[in-house]
Amino acid sequence: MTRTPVNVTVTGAAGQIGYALLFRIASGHLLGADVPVRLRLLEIPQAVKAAEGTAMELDDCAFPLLSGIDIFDDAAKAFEGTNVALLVGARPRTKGMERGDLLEANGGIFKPQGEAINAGAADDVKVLVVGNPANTNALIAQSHAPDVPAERFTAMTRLDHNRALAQLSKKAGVSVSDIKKMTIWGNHSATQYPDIFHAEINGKNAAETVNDQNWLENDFIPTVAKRGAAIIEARGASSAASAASAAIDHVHTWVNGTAEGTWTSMAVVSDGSYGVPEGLISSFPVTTKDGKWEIVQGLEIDDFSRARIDASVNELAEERDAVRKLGLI
Ligand SMILES: NC(=O)C1=CN([C@@H]2O[C@H](COP(=O)(O)OP(=O)(O)OC[C@H]3O[C@@H](n4cnc5c(N)ncnc54)[C@H](O)[C@@H]3O)[C@@H](O)[C@H]2O)C=CC1
Ligand SMILES: O=C([O-])CC(=O)C(=O)O
Repeated sequence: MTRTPVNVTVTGAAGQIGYALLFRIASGHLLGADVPVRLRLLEIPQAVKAAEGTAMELDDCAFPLLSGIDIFDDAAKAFEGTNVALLVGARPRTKGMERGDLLEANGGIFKPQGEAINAGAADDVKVLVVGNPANTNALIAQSHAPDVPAERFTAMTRLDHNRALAQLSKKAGVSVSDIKKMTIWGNHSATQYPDIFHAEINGKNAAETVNDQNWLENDFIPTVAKRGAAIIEARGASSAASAASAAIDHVHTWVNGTAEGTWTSMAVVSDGSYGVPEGLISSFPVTTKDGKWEIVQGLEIDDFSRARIDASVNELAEERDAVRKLGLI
């Protein structure tokens, strides 16, 4: 193997998403079957031992593409030279915690991580924030990395995108690969808007093909938007393998490009497209090529979609105002 390994930093490596994610990164699913990787795991001191256990298991898989694993409890070291940073570790909401407390606790994680990325990451670094509230955590990290282009900070709505594909494929009785141009707009939260008005099923408009407004409003949209809570209710723990799989998809698509004639959903920094205030990290339809993303332009947005996009974007603006008030951005 002659290629230089790509440095991939994963935070929250000992958590449940970390456990589902690391083995797929090491086996070549993140970047490609010919790209060697070097893992840099970041955990809090109390969880370093568990991360060491996972690293032992990674060794035991004898993955040909895995050229090394380093474990850190210091963000500055974990992000040194990193090319791909997966920010998974976050402070979960616990009983009695207000939204402001949650944002503040996460600010304490994502501010220093943004600073560490700014100080030490490789010039081509790409960042995916998975830890919730993902869009606003990404905004916090990005605002503390002034030397890194803002477009390198993204947040994950690919799980929502994949959930929408799965629900639509069941309704229409088609395979997920028959569906193109699905879009998630806004925040990774219950206000998100999964939009099938521009989606296509075997080349035909998806909303017209399904032709069921009651299903769209009262089944599809709430099922996708509240799927995270439904998984917690059923499993007793939040989505882990599906979240890890979506993180793999997000980075793989960003690096390797979207297929001709379709797009994906990523939460990226807004340039004002579709009336989303500049600077918010909001989910859009995007195409990717040569490691860069672009927001799909020119889609017609009717009143039904406009109201739903605005509601989710307003929530993002409120989160931004709250973290600004706390001095986190
Ligand atoms: N964007 C999305 O679609 C999804 C996001 N999530 C979010 O992903 C996050 C992780 O989920 P799980 O792995 O299930 O949680 P988990 O609680 O199993 O693991 C989180 C890990 O992060 C670590 N951690 C905490 N603070 C850290 C820090 N400052 N630096 C490094 N590591 C730190 C913890 O020690 C723990 O091992 C949660 O915030 C969850 O809500 C989960 C599913 C989907
Ligand atoms: O709600 C959670 O903590 C997990 C999550 O983001 C999801 O499954 O979409």
